Amino acid sequence: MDNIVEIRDLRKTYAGGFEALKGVNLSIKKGEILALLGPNGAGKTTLISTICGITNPGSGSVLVGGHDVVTQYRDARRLIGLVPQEINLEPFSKVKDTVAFSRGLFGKPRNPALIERILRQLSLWEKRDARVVELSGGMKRRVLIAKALSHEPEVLFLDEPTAGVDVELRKDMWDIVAELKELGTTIILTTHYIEEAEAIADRIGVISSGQLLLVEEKAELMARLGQKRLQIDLQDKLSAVPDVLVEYNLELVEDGQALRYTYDTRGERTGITRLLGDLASAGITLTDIQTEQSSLEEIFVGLVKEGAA
Ligand SMILES: Nc1ncnc2c1ncn2[C@@H]1O[C@H](COP(=O)(O)OP(=O)(O)OP(=O)(O)O)[C@@H](O)[C@H]1O
Repeated sequence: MDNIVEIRDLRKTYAGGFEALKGVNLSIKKGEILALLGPNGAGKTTLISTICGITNPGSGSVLVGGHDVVTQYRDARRLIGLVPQEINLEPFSKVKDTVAFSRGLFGKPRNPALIERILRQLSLWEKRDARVVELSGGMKRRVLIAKALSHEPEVLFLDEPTAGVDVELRKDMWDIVAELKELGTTIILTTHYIEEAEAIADRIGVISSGQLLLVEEKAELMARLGQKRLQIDLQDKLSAVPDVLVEYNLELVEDGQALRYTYDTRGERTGITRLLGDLASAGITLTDIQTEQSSLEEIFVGLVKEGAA
């Protein structure tokens, strides 16, 4: 089986009547890094909590490693490591004991060599005898990851692993995630930082108002949905866009030395050939042209707007 998680028509309505998940379908492939990207309140935490068996689904099904998260909770949960959004550690426990204890909670036998490997991997070995209260915020987040890995899960969920952390620590987290993937762990992370999804994910799911708007390979998503910009460098400066070119909505940039044309790569026709012909007819000489892909950020904002409409 290539999919480690299978979610079918998952719905969740909270007690007050609020529908937080509106029929989510999602298959998560073994060994991939999937980023669930969405604005505040989109339903990301609800989705993760339901997969991890912390929140009950209203209807639909979630299988982890083929085990139903409701009826076969223990078997499913054994395969899952969860790094929660909030830091919820026992302040006066030693780092090593905290991590070893988590393993015990899953009924796994003691394994000091494994705990050492995890602590080393997360650069926590030097701090193994420190109490949690003595650690920096970044180290505490690493301890959360170490705890989540202590029972050797196959799939690791990170709920906003870099919310409120500084740029350096964010980069550290990305490195850790990349290393874990190398070791074969499947990783699902939620984020509202587009650059985070762009930097580390293999696939990106966009979630908004309880709906999964799409899930796609990062590269494909950018290629399929992206708008592109064509910059046309001019031999002679223009003071205004000539009237004959008005239909192209060109922008005059670089102090009149270049024209910028935005086109949709999804369109059947980009209009480029015609534009270049019309430029020549207007007597405009080009010195260079470049294209530029729009960022994931622009794609995302466009999608969420469409989803809300
Ligand atoms: N226990 C609850 N009872 C009622 N409504 C809830 C509960 N938990 C979450 N919600 C609502 O469900 C919606 C989705 O919340 P959720 O925490 O899943 O979003 P999120 O995408 O993780 O947001 P954020 O990025 O802010 O963490 C929100 O409107 C939230 O207010």
